[in-house]
Amino acid sequence: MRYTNHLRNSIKHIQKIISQDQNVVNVDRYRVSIKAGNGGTGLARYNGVGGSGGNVYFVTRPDMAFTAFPTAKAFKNGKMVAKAENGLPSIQTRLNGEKGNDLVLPIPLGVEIVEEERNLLLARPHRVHQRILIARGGEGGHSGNGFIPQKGEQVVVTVHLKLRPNIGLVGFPNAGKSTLLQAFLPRKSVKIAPYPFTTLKPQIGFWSPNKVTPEEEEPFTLTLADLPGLIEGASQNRGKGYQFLKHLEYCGVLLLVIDVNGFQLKNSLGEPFRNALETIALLNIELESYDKRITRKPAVVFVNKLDIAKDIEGAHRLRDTLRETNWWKDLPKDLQPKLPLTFDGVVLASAKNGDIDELKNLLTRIHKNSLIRDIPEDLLSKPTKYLV
Ligand SMILES: Nc1nc2c(ncn2[C@@H]2O[C@H](COP(=O)(O)OP(=O)(O)OP(=O)(O)O)[C@@H](O)[C@H]2O)c(=O)[nH]1
Ligand SMILES: [Mg+2]
Repeated sequence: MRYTNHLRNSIKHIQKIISQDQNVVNVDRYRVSIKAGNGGTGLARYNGVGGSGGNVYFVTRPDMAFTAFPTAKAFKNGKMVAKAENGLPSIQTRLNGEKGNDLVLPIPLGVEIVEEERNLLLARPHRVHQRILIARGGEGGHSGNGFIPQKGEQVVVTVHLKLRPNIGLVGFPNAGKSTLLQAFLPRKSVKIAPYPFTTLKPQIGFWSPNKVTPEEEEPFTLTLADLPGLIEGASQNRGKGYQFLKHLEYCGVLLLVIDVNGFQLKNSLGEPFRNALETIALLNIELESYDKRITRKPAVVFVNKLDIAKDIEGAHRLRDTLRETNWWKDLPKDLQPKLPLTFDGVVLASAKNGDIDELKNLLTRIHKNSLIRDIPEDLLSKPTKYLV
């Protein structure tokens, strides 16, 4: 069995990130206002050159937790504002004005730095002690610019943490995602409640399958990420779940958790009732509108709450339908995904009853077949969209 370095590192990485918070990821982005130093004025009469302003850099630090980012000395009074020094002006006694000091902000490995205004990925540093120029200091005044100094660059960036779970749970609110996570982790306590939007922050669990025989291969651990529920129209900014989809960008397998009886946000006329198949199609649509590459990941459907299914035969028919590649074909046009997921498995069960052996076996099999694979090269290229 392949137990890749990437998998090993990704587990370590996630364990490190959440070590202070057990398994809830409370913060997954920081917004920082950055200003490089202005150049100093030149001195025309003596052809004096003003000092250039300091640059602002990010430098990756090994073993740094994401939550340590705002504790950098540069952030005075807890404000997320970072400024490099201005260059000094040229004066008669010192014609070459002194350069302003650079500012270096430590960041953890693997974060993504996005420029807010243009929604542009500036860097995704993976090497230790990597130095990234974020804002360039202004040139000092000199004869070439009429002795008028330049201003330092200013930029607002968001530093994003993106989880790299092996398995990412995605579903409508109240479908039983957290109940499923709990079923994998009987010794932990996961918050579960009979109303939508119970989970507000991503949470991670680590699960290791039991060995069947002692001589079985190397043991492995899979990380599962439970994310806040998505609702219809999430990509048009409805609900909060959409902003957490970034955590699926690097996940290995999508695990769609569906209520077998369907979903309705409220018992109001405005909110349509959606049956189980429709909820799957709607999740597919939200995923593809976030980032179409996500739809190429291996996916599994967990049709939950079988213990209270109103139509058991219908649930079995749903499973058969989902096993076909064109499972979406009988849906109304507006519910048909443009980039339909294909499912590596469909499981009908009840998370509440801890009835998840079939799912565990399926995920183990997918893992052993190395479908939970390294991040494909093209996913390392620029993502199509950021949510800042
Ligand atoms: N009968 C039954 N109830 C279930 C099952 N799984 C979950 N539930 C119930 O469904 C409700 C919602 O479960 P959660 O696990 O909180 O759902 P969630 O998908 O995490 O919801 P959000 O965090 O709001 O997105 C709770 O009352 C659970 O007890 C199941 O298999 N059978
Ligand atoms: Mg939940």
